[in-house]
Amino acid sequence: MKFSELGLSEDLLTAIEKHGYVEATPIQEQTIPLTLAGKDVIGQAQTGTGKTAAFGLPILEMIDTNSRDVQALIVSPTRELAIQTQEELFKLGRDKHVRVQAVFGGSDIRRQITNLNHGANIVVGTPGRLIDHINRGTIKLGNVKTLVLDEADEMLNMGFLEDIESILKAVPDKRQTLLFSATMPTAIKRIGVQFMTDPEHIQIAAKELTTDLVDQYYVRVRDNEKFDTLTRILDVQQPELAILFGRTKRRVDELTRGLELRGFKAAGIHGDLTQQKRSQVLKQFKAKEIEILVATDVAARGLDISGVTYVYNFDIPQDPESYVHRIGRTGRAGAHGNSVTFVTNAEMDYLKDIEKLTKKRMQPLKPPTREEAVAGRLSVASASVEAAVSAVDASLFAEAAEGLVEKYDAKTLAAALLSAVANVAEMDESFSLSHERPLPRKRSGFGGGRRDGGRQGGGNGRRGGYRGGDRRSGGDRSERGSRERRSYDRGSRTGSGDRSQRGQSGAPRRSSRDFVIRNND
Ligand SMILES: Nc1ncnc2c1ncn2[C@@H]1O[C@H](COP(=O)(O)OP(=O)(O)OP(=O)(O)O)[C@@H](O)[C@H]1O
Repeated sequence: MKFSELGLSEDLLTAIEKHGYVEATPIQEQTIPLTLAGKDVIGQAQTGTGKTAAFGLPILEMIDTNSRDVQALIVSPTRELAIQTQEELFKLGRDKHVRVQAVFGGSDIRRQITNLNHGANIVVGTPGRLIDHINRGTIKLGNVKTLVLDEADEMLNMGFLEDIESILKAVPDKRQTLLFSATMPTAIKRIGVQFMTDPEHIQIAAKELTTDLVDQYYVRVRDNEKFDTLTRILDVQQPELAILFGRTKRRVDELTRGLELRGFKAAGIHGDLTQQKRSQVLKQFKAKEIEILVATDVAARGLDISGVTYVYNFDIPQDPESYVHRIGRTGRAGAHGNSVTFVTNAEMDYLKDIEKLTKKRMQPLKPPTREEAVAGRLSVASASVEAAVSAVDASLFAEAAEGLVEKYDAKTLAAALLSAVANVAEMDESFSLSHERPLPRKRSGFGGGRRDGGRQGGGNGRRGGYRGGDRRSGGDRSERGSRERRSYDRGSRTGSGDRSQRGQSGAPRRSSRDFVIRNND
């Protein structure tokens, strides 16, 4: 459906056109008219299908830019997502001159106060910093007409619920409330509707919870072999841009170090880093200056980074919902992606839980041999040598090159060059990870054999207890996952690589009809 059929004004349609959006996605098609009609809406659709614009566009449409009041408040679980949402809404609202302000922890609150004093029509914030502003009286929410909980099931989780209730006290009871997420466990939805008035629940029909644009693999390995298996898989699959999830901040730091030791361009992001460092790492990753972003669940939800082709769950998440969001960092806006989840025997039941939720079987992936990894590394080395040949200014090296050619034959020279570029020796750099406490065993214990996808626990499968997130006083809880997260695997097939351009096995990937983007050069 065209955006022009959704009741949006010319200003917005112009901005949408500039943004390169041609067709509305199903979630946008079905929720925008309801939101414009003032309805409370629960919007649920697969990751990467445009939920931000689904709630953002009608909000922008309803903003009265003659007023300096905050008329809409969007609550995000992480700083990066708050920033990303603010940027998207700023761009979409540019032609209407809507003022959108992000408030989040780890950044200068005085600058945020100054911007708020200039008048913000929409505020996007993380709970901690929003509460800070509310307590200081530096944000006035008395005229908020629309409240959005983005990644709503996360925002209503035990870790955030208390903050959300504080924020709700600062906004009018008479308001429109929107909840959006790719996952919406029943118990969480039950909490959400308490804050809503006759909400419409729009769930975009999909046979699986995860996007079908991601080929999902798992690799079974012993805990002490995980890192070696990971680096061999990376050498074989040669991801252009990959996100690697670890269970704790320490694990993220160690994985980053180990990957660098073995010649990969990696950088880590988690809640103990300064906001400046987090922004810098994300910027490097988006600019492809690093190829592997190593992250805790702080990067699991919402982040929209184009070109991510692989997501690796080095440690499988304790909650199946987190798995849906993590792998949803790839396979976005109609692009294809791959995910690989590491599983040890003791944690196979967690994999079953995930498959039960997603209604999709992961494909087994065989851990590559060292020879396969070397071959993968050499193919990358050959490609970079060929790229260098076509880019080199030979005159600069003529004399030295002649000297070498006189001494050695071409084959020896090429072999030496490949050896230097591939640096095969660093593949075996010894490195060991600290032991992390394993996930608690499930009731059924490891059953081995066929996976029947038995999901543990009640309807929504949520385990009790706070699921993590380091709460800082006055700051924002910008990270879940400071608690244990776990992982496991096995295999019969090696996933194909990016750089090697080997085709994905099976039928060519259908490009999603949901996304028709015209290149606005
Ligand atoms: N109608 C559209 N046409 C083309 N691209 C779109 C459209 N709507 C959104 N996109 C693009 O699709 C990508 C995913 O959008 P967005 O991040 O809002 O997805 P999401 O559903 O919120 O994902 P997640 O569940 O991971 O938060 C973004 O790059 C966005 O610019």
